[in-house]
Amino acid sequence: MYQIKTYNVISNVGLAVFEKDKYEINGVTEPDALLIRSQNLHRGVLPVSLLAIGRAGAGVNNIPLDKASENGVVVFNSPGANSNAVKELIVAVLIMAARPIIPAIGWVNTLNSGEDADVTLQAESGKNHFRGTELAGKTLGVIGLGAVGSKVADTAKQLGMKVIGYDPNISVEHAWKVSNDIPRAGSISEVLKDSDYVTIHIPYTEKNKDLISAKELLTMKKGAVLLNYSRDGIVEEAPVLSALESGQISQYWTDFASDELVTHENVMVTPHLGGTTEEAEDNCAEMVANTLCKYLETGEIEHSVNFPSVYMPFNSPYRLTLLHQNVPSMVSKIATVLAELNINIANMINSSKGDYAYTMIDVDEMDTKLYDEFEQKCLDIDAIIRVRGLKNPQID
Ligand SMILES: NC(=O)c1ccc[n+]([C@@H]2O[C@H](COP(=O)([O-])OP(=O)(O)OC[C@H]3O[C@@H](n4cnc5c(N)ncnc54)[C@H](O)[C@@H]3O)[C@@H](O)[C@H]2O)c1
Ligand SMILES: O=C(O)[C@H](O)COP(=O)(O)O
Repeated sequence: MYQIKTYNVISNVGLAVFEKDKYEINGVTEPDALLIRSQNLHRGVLPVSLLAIGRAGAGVNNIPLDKASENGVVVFNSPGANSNAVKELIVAVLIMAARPIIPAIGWVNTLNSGEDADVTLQAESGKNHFRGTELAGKTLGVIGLGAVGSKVADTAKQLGMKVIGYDPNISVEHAWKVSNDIPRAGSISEVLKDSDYVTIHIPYTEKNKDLISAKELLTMKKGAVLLNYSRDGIVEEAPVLSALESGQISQYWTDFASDELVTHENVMVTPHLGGTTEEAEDNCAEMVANTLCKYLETGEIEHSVNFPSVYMPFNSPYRLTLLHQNVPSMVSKIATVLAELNINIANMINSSKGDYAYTMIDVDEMDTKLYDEFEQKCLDIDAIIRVRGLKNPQID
């Protein structure tokens, strides 16, 4: 039985992917895989037994990726699976930023509804205090045109907004999705200077830390509205609060609470709600549970953030998989071990991603003693991190 340990609230649709005769969820044995959402794994140690981590969601800054890679732990996320949920929340936020809906409802709730009070008349007479503006014709700057940003950009265009996007590393997949009549800026400042609203949809990385800080805020159009539904840490809080005080920006909407932000009248904080819809939770958990099962059972890798995607039909009775550093001569070193042990290769694939690589070899003959020898000889090679042997469940 494979052992899966979950953290956070994982949708039942995702958990149902794990067949009961093959998987135990949250048992007492050390886990083969973790299935998590925003659980901070930087704090603990990764169990020695761990083969994989599935992040039901997009952001992986809660996972120690370097440590995982060094230990041969493959990390998966669920790209795009919650992007529609975030897009819809951004549309709601843009409308709420333009129209004072929340304070207006709050005010109506305070109206006196005693016997002689005419609440209808009071409400009508006060509405002018809650005049808003329209989004149509205003400019939205979108920083990051990935799964979320590309959807936000297109929807804002449909709402009649002028949209300008910035993403120097946009993927081919998302470039196709962004309408041709959305201009692409050459720099962040180009987006900031003309936008009435700016929304950020990028991952938290060392490079993106404090991406929006005092200098960038000064570049923004006076009185603009800033949205951060990506991650805390991408927008530096203290300069945002100063920019709100000076009127340089008029509102800051974010999904990430902090002591400083929650008490400010022009900061609106939602409790990390971007991906919290029934549909998104189901989509994310189902996608990542499927990729975890595929990796554990067949060795194939899809949607990993630290190892390459590798697919090879599993037609032989046995499969050997090797996670290793992306350095020269690995394939020939592995082939030498196979030759020394007189193991014939039925099929083989090797692929790399950044500093790491993956080799899968299908073989027709294998037994426990031979596998143990193969594993030991391979682990004696410096750059090899992890070796697994899999039996094809379709072949007796
Ligand atoms: N609030 C939420 O609940 C919620 C939900 C989903 C995603 N997120 C956050 O939003 C981020 C984006 O999600 P996604 O699904 O669109 O991811 P994605 O990987 O599909 O897209 C991210 C895009 O950002 C671009 N990018 C990276 N750095 C950039 C920079 N400095 N300037 C401009 N573009 C840059 C990349 O090239 C990529 O195209 C996630 O990493 C996560 O942190 C938050
Ligand atoms: O990166 C993500 O997918 C979002 O921030 C959602 O995080 P959550 O799964 O903890 O809600």
